[in-house]
Amino acid sequence: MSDVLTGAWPVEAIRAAEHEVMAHVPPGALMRRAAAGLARRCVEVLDRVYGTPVVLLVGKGDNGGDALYAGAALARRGAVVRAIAGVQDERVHRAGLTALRAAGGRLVELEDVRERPALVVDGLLGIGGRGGLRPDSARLAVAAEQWRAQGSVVVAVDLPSGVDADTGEVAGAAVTADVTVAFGSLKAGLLVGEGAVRAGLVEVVDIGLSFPAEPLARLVTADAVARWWPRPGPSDDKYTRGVVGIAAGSEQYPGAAVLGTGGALSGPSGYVRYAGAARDAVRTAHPEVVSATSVADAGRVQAWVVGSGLGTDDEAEDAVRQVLATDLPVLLDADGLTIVAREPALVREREAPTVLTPHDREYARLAGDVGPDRIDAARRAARELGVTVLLKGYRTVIAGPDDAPVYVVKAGVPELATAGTGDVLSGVIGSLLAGGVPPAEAAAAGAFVHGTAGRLAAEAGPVVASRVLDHLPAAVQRTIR
Ligand SMILES: NC(=O)C1=CN([C@@H]2O[C@H](COP(=O)(O)OP(=O)(O)OC[C@H]3O[C@@H](n4cnc5c(N)ncnc54)[C@H](O)[C@@H]3O)[C@@H](O)[C@H]2O)[C@@H](O)CC1
Ligand SMILES: Nc1ncnc2c1ncn2[C@@H]1O[C@H](COP(=O)(O)OP(=O)(O)O)[C@@H](O)[C@H]1O
Ligand SMILES: [K+]
Repeated sequence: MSDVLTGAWPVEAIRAAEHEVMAHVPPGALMRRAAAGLARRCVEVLDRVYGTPVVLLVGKGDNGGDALYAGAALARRGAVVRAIAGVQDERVHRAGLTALRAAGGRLVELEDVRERPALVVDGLLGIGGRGGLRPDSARLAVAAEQWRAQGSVVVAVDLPSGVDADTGEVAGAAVTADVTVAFGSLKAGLLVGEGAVRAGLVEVVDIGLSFPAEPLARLVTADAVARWWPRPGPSDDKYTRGVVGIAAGSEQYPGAAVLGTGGALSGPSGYVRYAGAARDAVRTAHPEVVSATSVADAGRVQAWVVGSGLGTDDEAEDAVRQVLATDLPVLLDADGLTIVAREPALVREREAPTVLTPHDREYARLAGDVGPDRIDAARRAARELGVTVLLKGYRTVIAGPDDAPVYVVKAGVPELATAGTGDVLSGVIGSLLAGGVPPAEAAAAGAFVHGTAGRLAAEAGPVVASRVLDHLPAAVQRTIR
């Protein structure tokens, strides 16, 4: 069984798991577990409960039922709880409404709420939602947005209403939450795309579900990275730890070479070689890197990183072709992706692991628009090209060419959106590949430490790529210790 705290299962699997448990517990028991976890979290976000105004936004399904039961628990502790129905006929969860009323709460109209609530509980839609919110619910999502802008805390029940649970797509109006309390397991829609932005802090309440099959996505943790990260043993030397070759940068863009080799120096390999026209800049910045002017002259390596700052002229294309013609793991980035987009057979015919690290615009050149379903986008390109795809962004998604769950990395911060940080990432992943780590795990581990370095850099001040590089050793240390 996979871990419900880090695995995200599709709605279909969650429904099946719920049915399995419901067959063995008294009616309503699962909802009571869910609502108890939700109420606990609501109490945590409030300074005090007694006398505090709370608004529940309640749809007609079980998601609304959870909100009503949690609201009843808050009302029993003295909160002033008002529920507003997001459906015209006020057909909300009967037993939940009875519980709320018994505790002193009331069902009211939006217009009746005079005092801004300290807490808004979003129980409009959960995993039963399809498409964007309908008008009656959408108007409550807008109200929640306005209260939030004035300082109310919004807690989403299971997932922010209007977010697609499996993809993270938001097709119309949706709630933005500060905290999402997910029941039973994560959902992919809480981890990627617009859903990740809407969800805020995500917490899983274990309601005893278990899953026979693999999840759709796995959240990458420091513990997983620590397990994957190679450590030197007594019989190792610099070669056995893996030699990584960096074919990046040019006279015009020496920075890509400096940042790429720098990233590689924080990886687990024992030796970093550089091949290209920026060797003087690399030598000055990193005396431990051994350099040559071309791929052909570089000497033996166990993995190559190729592409950033290379340009797309004949010389650059030669370097990419030579590297791809080897039977070694290769990471392709930036200009390398442009070259491969012109001739996909260059990667499709490879047998050794190939990792592509596109941002959205590079992805579009390779496989068309990313679209709202980023997991599907990464999977699609990985399958079509027979490679591992690392799709960059607020959340990094890594898909292999097989059916294995995708990895999602959320270690990063938006401050990483600055020129050259991708070059650092390519170097550290290349080093992991040279150290013998399989491609998806190398990409996931690299993205995790890179994201952590970005966060540390952001805590220290404005982020530029060389400062991400400066924080990379500390990021690795705190991840793998
Ligand atoms: N089934 C279970 O055992 C458990 C379910 N739980 C809760 O139940 C939720 C799922 O409940 P439901 O299956 O009742 O579904 P929801 O409560 O998510 O949705 C209910 C109804 O909303 C309507 N709807 C769909 N799309 C809409 C849209 N775009 N705009 C407006 N209305 C729309 C539909 O008529 C749908 O039947 C979970 O997310 C979770 O919160 C928890 O209580 C844990 C246990
Ligand atoms: N909004 C964001 N939030 C978090 N990380 C981001 C965001 N935007 C970009 N990043 C990260 O910053 C890095 C940028 O890489 P890339 O676009 O290749 O830059 P460059 O080509 O200039 O080196 C990637 O690791 C990406 O995941
Ligand atoms: K919800």
